[in-house]
Amino acid sequence: MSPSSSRLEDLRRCSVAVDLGAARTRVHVKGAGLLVDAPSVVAVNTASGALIAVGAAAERMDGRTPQHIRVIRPVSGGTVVDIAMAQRMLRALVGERLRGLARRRALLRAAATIPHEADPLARRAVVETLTGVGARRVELVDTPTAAALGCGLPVERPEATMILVCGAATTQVAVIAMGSIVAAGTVALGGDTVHRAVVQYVRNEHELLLPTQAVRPLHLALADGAPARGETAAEREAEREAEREMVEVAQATEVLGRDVVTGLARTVRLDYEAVRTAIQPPLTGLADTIRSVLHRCPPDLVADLAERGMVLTGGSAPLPGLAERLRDGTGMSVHVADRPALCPINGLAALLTS
Ligand SMILES: Nc1ncnc2c1ncn2[C@@H]1O[C@H](COP(=O)(O)OP(=O)(O)OP(=O)(O)O)[C@@H](O)[C@H]1O
Repeated sequence: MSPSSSRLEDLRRCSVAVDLGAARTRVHVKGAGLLVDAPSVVAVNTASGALIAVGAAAERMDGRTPQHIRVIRPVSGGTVVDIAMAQRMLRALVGERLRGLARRRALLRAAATIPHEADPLARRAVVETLTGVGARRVELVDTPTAAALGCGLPVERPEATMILVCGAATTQVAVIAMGSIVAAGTVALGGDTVHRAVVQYVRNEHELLLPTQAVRPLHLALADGAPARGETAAEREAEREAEREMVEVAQATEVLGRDVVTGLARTVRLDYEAVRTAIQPPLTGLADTIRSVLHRCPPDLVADLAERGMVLTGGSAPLPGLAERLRDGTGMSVHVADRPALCPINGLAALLTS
């Protein structure tokens, strides 16, 4: 839902904006900026219950811990699945600073993003998590609306805008017009699904087991080979040609894994094309969700969208081949937002000062 004027007033009174994601937690404090942008991960000692690490340090432990240490991700698919652990994580990441704020303002108000299709339990879980760390009141804003504001889309206009929030566990697709979500859909496909597809591809093609954590650096290494965002078929073909050349000269990178047969460490060279091939199967579901959202839109809005295309936000938006696949699958133009991972928190933060 778009923030009505009374909601806007409530949002303006908030001093903290929180985006609790499956992959990362982001906290923006009014007047101080982005205070936290860290993996949503905690490591605890299972014997004593003590918190051992949080954020990036805890994420590095994943897959490497002895039996008495458990690495926990308290948020899954945009939903807090372990409230107590999410509170401990937030306390460790920002607790001191939030407590300072709570002392200065008798009522600390927080705003948080929530997936558009979150059920009441999921909404309650976010509210409970934040009240547990000092918020007296919590305002929830749809993630697609926040993301659209965060990349500067004119959501209040009568023309339709399509926004995708490509997260770690899910991708949300929404059409927004006159400040409201007109049609939306969510697909259980995100960066993590795609990472698993790459691991599977390397296993099948190269008989090599990759640690999942090796996939993101691989995407980052190949990101420069991503096709530019041309609008016309000719532009796109020119870009693909340039891309093919880039792949040959520079866009390949080595990854280290364990040989399936010998069990020994071995490296394999992967290029942009290989990653693009690997991620095609899971992306089919995304194009289907976009089509089903379009089906539920009034024809006038679909005409707007054909003209304006869609904008990709969220951390997985720069995935190699994603924008291109969506262009080919829908015939619409596809733009990747600037700093796409930060769009939801930036949009939410903007509502606090609007
Ligand atoms: N440059 C990049 N290229 C490809 N994937 C990336 C890149 N940067 C981040 N990712 C992936 O983006 C995902 C994280 O995105 P984001 O921070 O938007 O997720 P989230 O908001 O925590 O997740 P969710 O919305 O599912 O709760 C991870 O799967 C991560 O590996």
